Amino acid sequence: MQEHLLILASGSPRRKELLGSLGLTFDILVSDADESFTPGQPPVEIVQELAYRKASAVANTLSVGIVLGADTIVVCDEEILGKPTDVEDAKRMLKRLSGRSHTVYTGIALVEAGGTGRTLRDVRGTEVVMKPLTDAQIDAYVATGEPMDKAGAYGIQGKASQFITGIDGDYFTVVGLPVSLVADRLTEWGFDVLPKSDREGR
Ligand SMILES: Cc1cn([C@H]2C[C@H](O)[C@@H](COP(=O)(O)OP(=O)(O)OP(=O)(O)O)O2)c(=O)[nH]c1=O
Repeated sequence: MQEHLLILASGSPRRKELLGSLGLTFDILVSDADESFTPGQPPVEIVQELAYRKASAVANTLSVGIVLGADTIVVCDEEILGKPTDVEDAKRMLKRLSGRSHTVYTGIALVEAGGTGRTLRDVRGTEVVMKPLTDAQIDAYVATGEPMDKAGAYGIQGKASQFITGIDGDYFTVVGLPVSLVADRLTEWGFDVLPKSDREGR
């Protein structure tokens, strides 16, 4: 039986699925944390800070449990692209990403509930190359609605997969949760991320 209660502080269906791949039992509580950040703050700090805010906002409502938060942003030529505000913003972001490489950063945070003060933050970055897109391709892609809840206005795992010509780093970081990093950190915090039968080679 899993010793610790794990809570995913995220409304993202991708994060739910990716965390689920570790075989752990967890609950989901969506945080209402403020996602604003200071202009000029380094991207690696922003994603860790936002992940921490999401996790701690949920942890503050609980007396026990370990809360995992995550945040993803796209950085292209030092411009930070979060989720598009509307269709025009999505088109602008895709024009920006067209025909070049950018970096996707996902920060993670673990916060123990109950006021123990135990916290952890970490981050991973992955470089992605997108082929040159025509205005017609951008319009058609945005019309699918897929970009609207995704940082940088695209989903590598979805219809935007046909636009991706290169990736350097962890694919899961792009989708929103660096699974191997989360697995390492949860192991350090006492979780069994592999079922016992797997570990014993049965
Ligand atoms: C670049 C990229 C991002 N994304 C997603 C991952 C994140 O869910 C989202 C970035 O927004 P986030 O603010 O990181 O997360 P969220 O609002 O979806 O969920 P929550 O804050 O409740 O945890 O973009 C993809 O699904 N595919 C991609 O290729």
